[in-house]
Amino acid sequence: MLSLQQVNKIYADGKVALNAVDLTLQNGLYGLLGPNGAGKSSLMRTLATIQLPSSGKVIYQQQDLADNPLLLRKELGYLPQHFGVYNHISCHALLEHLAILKGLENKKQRLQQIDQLLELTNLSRDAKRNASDFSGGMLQRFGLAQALLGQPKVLILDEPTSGLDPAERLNLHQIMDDISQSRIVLLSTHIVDDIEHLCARSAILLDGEIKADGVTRELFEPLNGSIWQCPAQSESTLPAGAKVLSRALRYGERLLRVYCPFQPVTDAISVSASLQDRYFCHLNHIAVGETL
Ligand SMILES: Nc1ncnc2c1ncn2[C@@H]1O[C@H](COP(=O)(O)OP(=O)(O)OP(=O)(O)O)[C@@H](O)[C@H]1O
Repeated sequence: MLSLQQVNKIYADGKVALNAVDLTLQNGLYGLLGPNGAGKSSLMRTLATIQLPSSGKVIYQQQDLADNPLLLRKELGYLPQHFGVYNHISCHALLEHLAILKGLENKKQRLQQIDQLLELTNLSRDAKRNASDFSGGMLQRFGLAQALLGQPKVLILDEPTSGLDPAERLNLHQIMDDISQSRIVLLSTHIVDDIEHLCARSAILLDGEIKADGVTRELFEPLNGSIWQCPAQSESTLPAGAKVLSRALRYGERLLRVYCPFQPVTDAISVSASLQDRYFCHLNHIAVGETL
């Protein structure tokens, strides 16, 4: 079990990036959802012991990592949001170099593990190509492969799907699902779809604070019966109790997604609540269950 307890992170310029964060992670895929600047990378770097919290504790296997960061580091795989690869070195050679840095000393086992990871990430056929020539999707799969060297028990993946096309995103989803069975995997994203596809449990982070945390389905189920789809023209006639969560286009038609405990206008259609609705409630400062 890996947990953050009342963690604050205040940078040297006074920016409060994390505010009294409590979060507990167990085996399986856990999603961390938040907009740009919410504090996702700050939380992940703190969990990965790359930076110290300003106050509060990071606990792994009942031990405070401030006293013993190696306890986690030797069992950790980390995919940072931005990572670079050397020029003029093949994908295979680079993985081997990183494996040696990670302490995989036995050559036979090292090569065996690299072959398995190349297979898992669909990179076997490209192993001899320079990683610096890879497409964005291939680079992210390479990033996953390097994070998995040494068979870590904890994986921290900072926005692994950002910038990927839909096919590559689904490809990566499949791989992340495969690798999450017997380890803790924390995945950060601002893409609600990633969480809905992959994560049985998740948290919403906004302005450095955890706004919601738990079983993903249970985060949005309380909204069922209060989410409506309305034509955009009805916006000016919405009653005071209704709050617009989002304005979107669907096949060229302008639509509103509205939070309201009762039917707000006669042509409003009741729709099933989703994680995105819960996320938008927080972005619009609507307290879930609030009587408007
Ligand atoms: N080293 C730093 N010094 C000062 N401020 C920082 C530093 N790192 C991050 N911040 C600030 O802390 C806040 C949270 O940043 P962070 O990168 O953790 O958010 P994020 O959710 O990962 O954002 P994004 O999705 O855009 O990557 C931002 O306002 C950011 O500008």
